[in-house]
Amino acid sequence: MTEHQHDNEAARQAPAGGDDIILQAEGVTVRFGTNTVLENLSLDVYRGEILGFVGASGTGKSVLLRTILGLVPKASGTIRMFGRNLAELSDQERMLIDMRQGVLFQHGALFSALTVLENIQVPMREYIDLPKKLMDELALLKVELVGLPRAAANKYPSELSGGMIKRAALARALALDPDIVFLDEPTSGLDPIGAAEFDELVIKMRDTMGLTVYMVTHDLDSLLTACDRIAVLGQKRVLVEGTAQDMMQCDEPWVKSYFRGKRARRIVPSEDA
Ligand SMILES: Nc1ncnc2c1ncn2[C@@H]1O[C@H](COP(=O)(O)OP(=O)(O)OP(=O)(O)O)[C@@H](O)[C@H]1O
Repeated sequence: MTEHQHDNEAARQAPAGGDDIILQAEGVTVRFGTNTVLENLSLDVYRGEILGFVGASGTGKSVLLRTILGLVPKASGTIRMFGRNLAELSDQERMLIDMRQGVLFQHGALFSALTVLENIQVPMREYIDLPKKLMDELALLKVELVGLPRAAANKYPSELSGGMIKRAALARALALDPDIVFLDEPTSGLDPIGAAEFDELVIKMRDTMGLTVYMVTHDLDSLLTACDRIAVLGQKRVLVEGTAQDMMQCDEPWVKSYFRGKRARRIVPSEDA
């Protein structure tokens, strides 16, 4: 075993932060100048769950995601991934952690000049050195995994439908067989059928691969049908967290109007209606 493989193996076996917590944010504060966007925020994400992350526009969902990914600095607090404090990692250790997480950014964010296959290979090229033929085979497996036809592999993003772009972006997020994927508004722009199909795909990944999913979404259907737990961001922190049923019973004003307002009632008819 090479030193690199040994380190990789050590990172894979790193103990979770207790009780199978795969990601833990503790007392996180993020500021831009004098604007405090997140203050003393704490959140646990458990292995193998689909966590839906929701909140009013501008509350800081993207900022938290970017902070977790190390793209935005925090003023204070701790973020642990797989039990490791991200602030204490060497560059090499950080790279090994990064390899275990996949990201689907809002709007798919595929490279328009690359084919689907080449897009899926971007993380492979960044982190591992494989012969082209093997990379092609691995990327094709991912194409099939997300339910795209093999013929889509050589197409460019502009030749794909919105739903196919989301699937291709998910295939790229899964390129390195991550333990956790971060999905930023994955069903936005899809029609309800396309969105439901995407949710089913995510559920299948959780069930068959034990994938942990952190999904930022405004999609009530996704929150109520696909998510095991929901966390609501408000007042610069996680205001409420729990199951869909907990959300339906919660009397916090924003949560109440979101989950039991007019729009919600079209999806979940109230029992006494
Ligand atoms: N790079 C930045 N510099 C300064 N302020 C920023 C930066 N990024 C985000 N913000 C501010 O942080 C706040 C939260 O933004 P964020 O994009 O995280 O909200 P959001 O909850 O994801 O909203 P939406 O649901 O509309 O996507 C906003 O007030 C935004 O202006």
